[in-house]
Amino acid sequence: MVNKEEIQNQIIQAVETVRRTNPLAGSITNTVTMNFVANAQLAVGGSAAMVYLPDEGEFLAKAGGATYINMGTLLPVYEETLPHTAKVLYDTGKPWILDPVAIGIGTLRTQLLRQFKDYKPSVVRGNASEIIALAGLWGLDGGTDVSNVRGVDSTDSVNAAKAAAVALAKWTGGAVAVSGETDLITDGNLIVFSQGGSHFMEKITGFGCSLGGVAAVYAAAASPFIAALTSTAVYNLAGNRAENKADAPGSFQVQFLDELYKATAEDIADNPLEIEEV
Ligand SMILES: Nc1ncnc2c1ncn2[C@@H]1O[C@H](COP(=O)(O)OP(=O)(O)O)[C@@H](O)[C@H]1O
Ligand SMILES: Cc1ncsc1CCOP(=O)(O)O
Ligand SMILES: [Mg+2]
Repeated sequence: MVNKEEIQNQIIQAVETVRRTNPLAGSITNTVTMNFVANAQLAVGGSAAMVYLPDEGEFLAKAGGATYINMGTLLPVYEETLPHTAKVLYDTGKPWILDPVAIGIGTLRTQLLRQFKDYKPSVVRGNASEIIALAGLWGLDGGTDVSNVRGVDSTDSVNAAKAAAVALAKWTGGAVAVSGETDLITDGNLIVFSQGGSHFMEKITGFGCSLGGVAAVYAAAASPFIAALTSTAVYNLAGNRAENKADAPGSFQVQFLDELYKATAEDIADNPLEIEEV
């Protein structure tokens, strides 16, 4: 039997531990949304640092409680930085979050994402099309050979990514978070649907990226599954609340950061979630 109350207690613990300990979650992330990622990490109580170079990725992997790797805007140096950092994370058993943004564009992205299969990210976070494409690239159930990602956007429903998400979680032994109007989080045994958020989140770039960065902050204080659940829940809660205070995307983003900062552990744990067994 799944104990929802136990999951909610663990979410409360994750939120409180992060606010008390201010864990460092370093990032190698894209240049489009880097600032938003850092601000969201700070708003929930984490500490942010962004780097590009191989030795600096290794430094943060070792110094931080968890690391965030986002494939959004690749630079030539990432051919060395990303596998090097992911290997250090795997070898040291440190949690890390992978956002396979724009999977399908270019050969370097494909090559790097293929390499990550063996370094088993603790949380894979992406929109539905990215999750389906990554499962395909790794030869897992529920995946497709060709990416349906349109640039960085999904063309698939969250439900269509269910089998891929479960297969990825079983492969990594961690968790997978699929974002969309309703989000899906799985550890390969349980599937949780998390409600909330706002349609404005599709109108500002970086909500997916910053969600991954916040998941890294929580992964420094909780299991991959609880980190994925907690980050998703606080995004859905803050998105709901911000929508009540804003009438357009620009002001929504400002309100959202404030609501991320203000959300209590109990309110985050009480955000609607439905649990099913795989
Ligand atoms: N239509 C929507 N309604 C409510 N929340 C949404 C909607 N679209 C996206 N979100 C939220 O926005 C965040 C980013 O999700 P998404 O847009 O799917 O990621 P990405 O930017 O990587 O494509 C998640 O917290 C998700 O719940
Ligand atoms: C627009 C864009 N292009 C490359 S990375 C990026 C940001 C994508 O951010 P998100 O997936 O969070 O909307
Ligand atoms: Mg994205």
